[in-house]
This record gives sequence, C-alpha cells and structure tokens, in this order.
Amino acid sequence: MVRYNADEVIAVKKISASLINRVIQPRPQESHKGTFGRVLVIGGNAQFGGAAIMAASAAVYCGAGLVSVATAPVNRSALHARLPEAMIIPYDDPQLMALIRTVDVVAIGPGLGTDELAASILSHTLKTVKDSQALIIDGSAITLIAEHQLTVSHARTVWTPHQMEWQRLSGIAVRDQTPLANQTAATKLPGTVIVKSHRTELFTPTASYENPVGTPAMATGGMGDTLVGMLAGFIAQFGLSDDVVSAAVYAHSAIAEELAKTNYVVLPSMLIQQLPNYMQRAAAAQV
Ligand SMILES: NC(=O)C1=CN([C@@H]2O[C@H](COP(=O)(O)OP(=O)(O)OC[C@H]3O[C@@H](n4cnc5c(N)ncnc54)[C@H](O)[C@@H]3O)[C@@H](O)[C@H]2O)[C@@H](O)CC1
Ligand SMILES: Nc1ncnc2c1ncn2[C@@H]1O[C@H](COP(=O)(O)OP(=O)(O)O)[C@@H](O)[C@H]1O
Ligand SMILES: [Mg+2]
Repeated sequence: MVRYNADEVIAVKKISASLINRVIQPRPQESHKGTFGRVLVIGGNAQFGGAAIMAASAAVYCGAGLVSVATAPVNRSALHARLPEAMIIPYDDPQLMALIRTVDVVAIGPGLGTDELAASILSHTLKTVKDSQALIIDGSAITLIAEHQLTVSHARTVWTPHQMEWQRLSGIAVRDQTPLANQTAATKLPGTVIVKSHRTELFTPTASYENPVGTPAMATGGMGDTLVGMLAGFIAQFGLSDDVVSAAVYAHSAIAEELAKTNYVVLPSMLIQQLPNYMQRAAAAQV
C-alpha cells in the first residue's frame, strides 16, 4: 500500500494474516529442546519483576526450547512459582556475561529500570552479545540508551519502543511521529525498529510494515513485555527475518483480538495462556 500524507509518500506493506501460517511450522519429529532455541531475558528490578516474568512466560508458552531470566534476586521465588520452566540467574551475577554467550536470543529491558546497576548491566550486555545472536531491546533499555547516548552497532537488533520511548530514542515528539519521520529515524539505527501504538509500525533495513490488527483491550501494563517474549520465542524457533518479526507482532494482536470478543480487557497472562493453542492452530493452518 502507498500512503499519501500532505508532505510525504512512503510505501507501507500491511502484514497479512497468511504470514502466520508460513512462519509457524509444525514441529519436526526428530527434535529436542535445543532445536527450538535458547532465550535469555534480562530485566525485572525489585519494582518491575512482573515485566521479566511476563516476557519469559511468553517465550516459554510460544515454544522456545530453553528460557533463562537474569533478574533482581528478590524475584526468584515469584518467577519459580509462576514459571518453573524458566531458569534464573541474579542479574548482578558475574556469570551473566558467560550465560549471554550461550543463547540464541537476548532480550533486555522489560522492567530493568534506569538506575546505575541497570545501566551497567546494559552496557556490559551490549559489549558481550555476538554478531550471530539476536538482540531485542525494550522498555528501560531503550530509555537508558537514549539518556546515556549509548551506541548500538549490533546488526541483528530488534527495537521495541512504544511512542514515548521512541520519542526519547529518536527525538521525534509523539505528535510528529509520521511514518516518514519514523522511517527516516529508524534507518539510523541497526536492525529492525517496531514503533508500538494502536497501529504498530515496523521498519526493517529493507521495508516498512503496518500491523493491521490490535484492540484497545490490549492497553494494559505488561502487554509490551509479552510481545518481547513472543519475539524472542519466534526468533529462537524460526530465525530472525522480516517475516518472523512481523508474524510475532501480528500474532500478539490477533490473539488479543480473539480474546477481546468476549473480554473487556485482555491481560498479558490471558494472552500468554492462549499461545500454545494459537501456535498449534497456526501450524495446522487453522487461523
Ligand atoms: N508489571 C510490571 O512489572 C510492568 C513493568 N513495566 C516496565 O516498566 C518500565 C517503564 O515502562 P513504562 O512504559 O511503564 O513507562 P515510560 O515512562 O517509559 O512510558 C510510559 C508513558 O508513555 C506514555 N505513552 C505515550 N504513548 C504511548 C504508547 N503508544 N504506548 C505506551 N505508552 C505511551 C504513557 O502515557 C506513559 O505516560 C519498563 O521497563 C517496562 O518494561 C511496564 O511494562 C508495565 C508493567
Ligand atoms: N489501543 C491499542 N490498540 C492496539 N494495540 C495496543 C493498544 N494499546 C496498546 N497496544 C499494544 O500493547 C503493547 C503495549 O506495549 P508497552 O506500552 O510497551 O507495554 P508494557 O511496557 O506495559 O508492557 C504494544 O504492543 C501496543 O501495540
Ligand atoms: Mg513496554
């Protein structure tokens, strides 16, 4: 589709429903947990522990093979009780950098906070991530990068700012965030930028996309943390590409739309619960 505004023309493709069936594939018989990728979520300070739990839960429930969480030590019991499938390491443990090198996808930022410890964990992580790994940068990590003017040069990066975080990172005020302005700013960053709003936009190095689904029932804390976990789980299983990232964004909103038919608000935990069923229907080409 080509969208015409007063002073701009930008080619924006709408993500299509059929992409879901192309990306989400039946699991091969000859497989084991290692086949479906390793994810590490780094986030959740003492105040925002739930953010890391929601992100890790979404990664587990959409099928990532192994999920670890680096978080504030105070979150240990809650995480274990809520998500026994996940492994845990305190985010200030010196072993964290060694763990980072062993995973396929690192997702940093949900609930990380913006204090000195968070900034130090972020800058060490940015230095440690290898070229072959995918890196998702969300929430507090985006705010920190903007505040401290940190340079990110990792090509396999997926950024997930909401409009206020995008304002901090790009310098474009929310009211001025037109597709052209967003695309221009996104090309200055490595990787893919997902600008989240009621109609989320994706800017990859080669194309721009719009997510045609979504509902105000999603406007509740933790919904973006859930998207981070889905992106991580999708990339861990299906690789990093425009299609895979777009499919995760689409599926997140499509599941919420289904739930919103009978629910006034869709909580992240409700969406996460639906993931295994949705993935199965998608793999069987029933969505
Ligand atoms: N249960 C938890 O532990 C939660 C932790 N969270 C974490 O809390 C930290 C701070 O993130 P927040 O996003 O709350 O705070 P921010 O200060 O980064 O952004 C929130 C502000 O941005 C405004 N805004 C403007 N356009 C927006 C848009 N399109 N979408 C969302 N907000 C928009 C909101 O009205 C609000 O005033 C992050 O690390 C985040 O991951 C949040 O995910 C909420 C839930
Ligand atoms: N009114 C809406 N319509 C469609 N999607 C929405 C709406 N409000 C929020 N969302 C989606 O919910 C998510 C919110 O992300 P974010 O603000 O980062 O949440 P949090 O940080 O609380 O987890 C994004 O994917 C956004 O597109
Ligand atoms: Mg967020």
